[in-house]
Amino acid sequence: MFKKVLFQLHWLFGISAGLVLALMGLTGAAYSFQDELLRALNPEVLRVEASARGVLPPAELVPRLEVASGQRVVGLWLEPGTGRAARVNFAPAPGERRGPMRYFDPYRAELLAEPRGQSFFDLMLRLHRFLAMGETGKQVTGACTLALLFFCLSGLYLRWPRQALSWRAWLSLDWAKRGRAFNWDLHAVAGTWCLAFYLCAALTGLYWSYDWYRDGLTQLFGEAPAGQQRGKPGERRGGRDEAPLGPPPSVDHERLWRAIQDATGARLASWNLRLPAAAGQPATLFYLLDDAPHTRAFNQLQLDPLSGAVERQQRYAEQPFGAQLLSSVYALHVGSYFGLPGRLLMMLASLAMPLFAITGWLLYLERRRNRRALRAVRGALAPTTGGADAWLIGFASQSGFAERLAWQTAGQLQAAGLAVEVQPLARLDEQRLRQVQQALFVVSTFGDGQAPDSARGFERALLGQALGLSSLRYAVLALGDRQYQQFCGFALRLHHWLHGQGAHSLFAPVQVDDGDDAALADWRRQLAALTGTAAPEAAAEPYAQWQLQRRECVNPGSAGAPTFLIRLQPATPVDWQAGDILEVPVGKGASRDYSIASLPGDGGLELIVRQQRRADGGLGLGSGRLTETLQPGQSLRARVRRNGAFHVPEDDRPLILIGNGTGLAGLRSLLKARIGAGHRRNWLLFGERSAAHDFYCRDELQGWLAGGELQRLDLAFSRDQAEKLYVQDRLRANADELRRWLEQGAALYVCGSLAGMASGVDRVLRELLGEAAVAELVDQGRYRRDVY
Ligand SMILES: Cc1cc2nc3c(=O)[nH]c(=O)nc-3n(C[C@H](O)[C@H](O)[C@H](O)COP(=O)(O)O)c2cc1C
Repeated sequence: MFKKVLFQLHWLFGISAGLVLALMGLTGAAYSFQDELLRALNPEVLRVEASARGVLPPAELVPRLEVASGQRVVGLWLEPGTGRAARVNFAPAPGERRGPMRYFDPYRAELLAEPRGQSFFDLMLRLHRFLAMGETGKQVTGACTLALLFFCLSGLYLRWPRQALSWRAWLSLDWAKRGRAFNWDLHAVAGTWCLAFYLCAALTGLYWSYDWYRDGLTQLFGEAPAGQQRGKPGERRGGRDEAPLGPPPSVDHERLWRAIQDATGARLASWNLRLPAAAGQPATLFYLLDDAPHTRAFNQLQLDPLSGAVERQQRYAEQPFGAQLLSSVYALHVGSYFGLPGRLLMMLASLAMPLFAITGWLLYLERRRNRRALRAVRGALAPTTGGADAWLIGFASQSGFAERLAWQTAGQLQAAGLAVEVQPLARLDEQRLRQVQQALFVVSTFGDGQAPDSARGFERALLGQALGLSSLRYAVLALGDRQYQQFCGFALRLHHWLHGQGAHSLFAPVQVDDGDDAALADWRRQLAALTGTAAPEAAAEPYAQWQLQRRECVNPGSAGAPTFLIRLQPATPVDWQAGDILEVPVGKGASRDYSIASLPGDGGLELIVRQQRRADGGLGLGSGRLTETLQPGQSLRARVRRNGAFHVPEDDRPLILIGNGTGLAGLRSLLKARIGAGHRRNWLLFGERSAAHDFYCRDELQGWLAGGELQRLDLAFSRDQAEKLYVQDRLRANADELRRWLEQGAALYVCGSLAGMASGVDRVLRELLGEAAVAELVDQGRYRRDVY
């Protein structure tokens, strides 16, 4: 519950404050190298020529600058020996908080022109601090800074990985990921990279946003030894010491300067003299010696402006650590506390701020789409009252997809006249599970193979327990993404646990990779078979024109019907994967499916088609066109259909391919894909009538065998010997080899006729390996069939 609330707040604040923070990040980054950039843009203005006499003392600078400007000088900032222009601050006009700042040549006391780009950086700073909107803007940026603190901490908690000790789980970003998974990675992993910088920027930024915060820090760490500037060097600290309280004070610059030199020694690297705003106030000098630990480690000196008597001196190095930190708030905020690398990293982290706003928004929009679709699905459903014989549909969803599919599933069952009850797993307990007779579980996987947040309690409470659920029949729709190591991890754990409790699995878990339509269609088909209804059709690719390029008979002289290797060319490029299907419409909503026998890179889509004859002797509708009536150069309508369940495995596990007749088509494309990927552990068992006439693609297959791309080729030509011999017989004869390959993790792919071949192969597999082992192969996705 806590996590849920935290998550809601994270995105709620995120989609609002995130945008302001993106702006603050960009403007902060733009401002952070202002000095260097201005100097690069204005070398003629901001570089001054040193004179042998050194920089002029304040006693000369102040009157000459006042004459040149007609304004009263209240502050000087010099970096002697650097060749850089110095800065002078003039008294603010009545009612203003700050007076103007000008650059000047400290060797000649000449005011310099305003550098190019200065107004841009001023704008960046105003946007960064208060959105250039005065007090209201300051309240907004302050609140957003608090929000940043919240994002850091809540984000850390929300993304806490299961392997909390693995730096990879925390920090490694998988550039190969796509879509939502990549957005999430960018948001969470890159967010972790930036976390320390954002925490630092937020904790220091609040110092300027809220008095209570500043006062709290001051109490905690003792008074800051040197006043903090709000950003720009040389500016006065707002609020406290702005408008003069009386007549302009008199200053004896010569005495003051001598006293300063006495007190600081000759190693002054940079100094900022602030003259009293009113009579009776001290002059203050912030200064760095040439061994300063960072550019803001100021020492402070307060002196009587007339006599030069030192009233107070604070050396940075002598302060306790807390007070040093407090006086380094600005340096910490911009990263310069850690030198140039710190500044650069802080700038990069600030630049990255919009990334989190954008990826956060994308993730939010996807959730919203899911929620909307969910509402639409739920709205279309009759009330789900449940009841003793109702189907329980339990779901676990992180971002709403599984939940939506659960309700869609409920709709499909309801349409078939079944009673349903939809519940999140979080609401299911031991007692409820024992009561249920039939259940469907629609669950996704999150994190690194974890249950979605809402179902973690369910997993903790139940998955370790022995319940005895032998009266439960169930099926699992597993949603996941193969980009993650533990594909459908939670769904499979749930399935194995249910199986272990004696529950009866209605069919193997349907695993959906990134919303794969083919797998979802498979789920609907399985449900349709379960309920005895037709599966609702999923939206499919539109049909396109395919031109017949070549047709070649692969079984001349055969006793069987002529069979052809057919090459089609699409009018516009079409992509497919090995194992996919070409669907050819044959009129009145009917179509014929053909396993694709080639890869897109082969220069055309190939099929192996046997010419069919109807009982009346006429040509089969689909095969007749493909094998006879369609002439080379002519086109027909067709479309590729994904057949995700028959794609090659992602890894290089060994593959056992079993098929007969035109079933070689699907196996051939799989083999080509494997060979193309450099995987050579392939074993083909192929059956037909006679070697002399029906050995399709003979040269190609024998070439692969000779080249080692096919490690075994077992052929079963049924009519070449007295006794009929089929692929399943070859399989039985090679039982030991089969077991060896399976022990090495091999997957079985069967393509061809269901009646003659696939059922025989299935029988032999059960006979050789046992029911349980075959069921496990199915569960693990290692026994796949494309049969007709
Ligand atoms: C951060 C994150 C982690 C994920 N981790 C896994 C995982 O370990 N294994 C997996 O199969 N899928 C993983 N997925 C993919 C989701 O399971 C998949 O997108 C699913 O469709 C989400 O369904 P839901 O919206 O119901 O949560 C992850 C997705 C995200 C965004």
